[in-house]
Amino acid sequence: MARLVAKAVSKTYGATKALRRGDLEVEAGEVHVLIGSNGSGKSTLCKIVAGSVRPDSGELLLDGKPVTINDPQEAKTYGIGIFYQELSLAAHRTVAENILLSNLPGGVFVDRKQLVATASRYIALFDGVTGEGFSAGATVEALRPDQRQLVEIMKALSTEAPILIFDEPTSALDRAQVDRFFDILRRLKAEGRSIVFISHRMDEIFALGDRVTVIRDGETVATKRIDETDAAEVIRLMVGGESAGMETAARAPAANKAAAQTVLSVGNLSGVGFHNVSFDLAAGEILGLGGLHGQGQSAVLRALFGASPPSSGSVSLKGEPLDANSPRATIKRGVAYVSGDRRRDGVIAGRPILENVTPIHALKQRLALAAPSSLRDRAKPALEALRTKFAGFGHPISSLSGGNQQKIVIARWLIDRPDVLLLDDPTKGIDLSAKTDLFQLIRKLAAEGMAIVLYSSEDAELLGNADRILVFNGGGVTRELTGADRTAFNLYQAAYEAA
Ligand SMILES: Nc1ncnc2c1ncn2[C@@H]1O[C@H](COP(=O)(O)OP(=O)(O)OP(=O)(O)O)[C@@H](O)[C@H]1O
Repeated sequence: MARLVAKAVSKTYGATKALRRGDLEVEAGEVHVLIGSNGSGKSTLCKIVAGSVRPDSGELLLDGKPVTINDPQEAKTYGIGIFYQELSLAAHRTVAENILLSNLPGGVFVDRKQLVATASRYIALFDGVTGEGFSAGATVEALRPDQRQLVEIMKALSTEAPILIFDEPTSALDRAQVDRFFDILRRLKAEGRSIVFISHRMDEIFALGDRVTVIRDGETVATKRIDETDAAEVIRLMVGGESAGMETAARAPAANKAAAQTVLSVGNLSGVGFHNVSFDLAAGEILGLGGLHGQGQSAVLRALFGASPPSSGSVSLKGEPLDANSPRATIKRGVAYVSGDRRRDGVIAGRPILENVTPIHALKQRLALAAPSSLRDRAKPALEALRTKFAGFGHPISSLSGGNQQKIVIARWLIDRPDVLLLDDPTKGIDLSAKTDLFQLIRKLAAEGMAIVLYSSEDAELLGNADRILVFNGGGVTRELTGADRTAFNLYQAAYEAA
């Protein structure tokens, strides 16, 4: 009998069906891999099992008995521990406190000696690979990203749960750290524990897994024994039948690309979260950045925009070095940046639409004071090109739908036309019709000669709009897909390859 069974679990958030039908069966003493493209529902399935998300429907069984798991604490009492993709550490606390924090009885006196002694058992598992400055007493905020990820792993291990779920636990780790972690997981498996594992590397999946469950579009499509399948079959299951449609939708490469002028030239660029990224971008070209979420794509775009300067490498814009040290400087040179994270990078909440659409124009034109009527006239064509729906320039931007807010954010960059448009997952959380309007405009801007870099976590958007796609994994580029190679199969295959 399977130790853990999830049967037809589903979860909807507003208009998004995060999980339509998640099925999963995990045995004692196995490593069970979950795989699926961006947004397919892997994390939601894990969160349902770990009690941090309540399913809308479906059933969970532990050793054959139906259970309801209301919260993470209850999951723990059922013997389920989880490592979350988004780290959940307390930055000001020590490594030891973070490892054991969630296991401590709330609010009672903590025996510090005992705490350190217990935490040290988990730290010792990674002896020799934790790196400089790592100790039970170090505060988490002083640690590097890989070291923080190790703390999160130790925290999950310290639950001693019979069922352990790891949602992308190795993204920041180096080879030696991954090897050690895998040795630990193999030992746990030999003890009869059940491990559920989401990874972004096909070689890791085949090195460690016993079985693999493939999720596509919120639905479990197959479970296979690792020794009875191969990477190509797993990728075909991820892609499903719709790949042909995506391929025919692929955009014809930009006309006269060979003759077009190189606008942006990036050489061996490295920084926090990405390394050795190189490409040339011509006028009129749409360059796609692809791969699984968070593999360095956004970090590269933010570096090019000057929001987090790179540590090494070169960037030149129209043949002149672009010293990308501040967004103000790059904006003046003709670079624009639009993020899908509107709350962080986009809207000025609570302020009127006019103020939201004109700040870049004001910066570029050095306008301290300008008549609102002239600003409105400047903004109108860009807003119209995007079919933006709004009642008046004086209304607060927060009165608009997400799609129309994003159109305002994009329009602000188009009043004074940039040479390079950096799009950082620009359609996150916006409706289909706004997406359609946006991509129509992007194609038109490219046809008029703008050079565009597009990161999208929706693979179909890349396959349908990019002339070329650089596929990222672990901060590096695994492959460049051009022409007829821009298929869903190749994109997924490259997304799971080591850079
Ligand atoms: N709390 C939430 N609110 C709204 N939408 C959500 C929420 N959590 C997930 N989603 C959406 O549900 C879908 C499935 O998300 P989920 O994180 O489970 O996918 P995933 O396969 O784990 O992909 P990834 O690892 O790339 O996040 C996505 O479209 C995601 O944007």
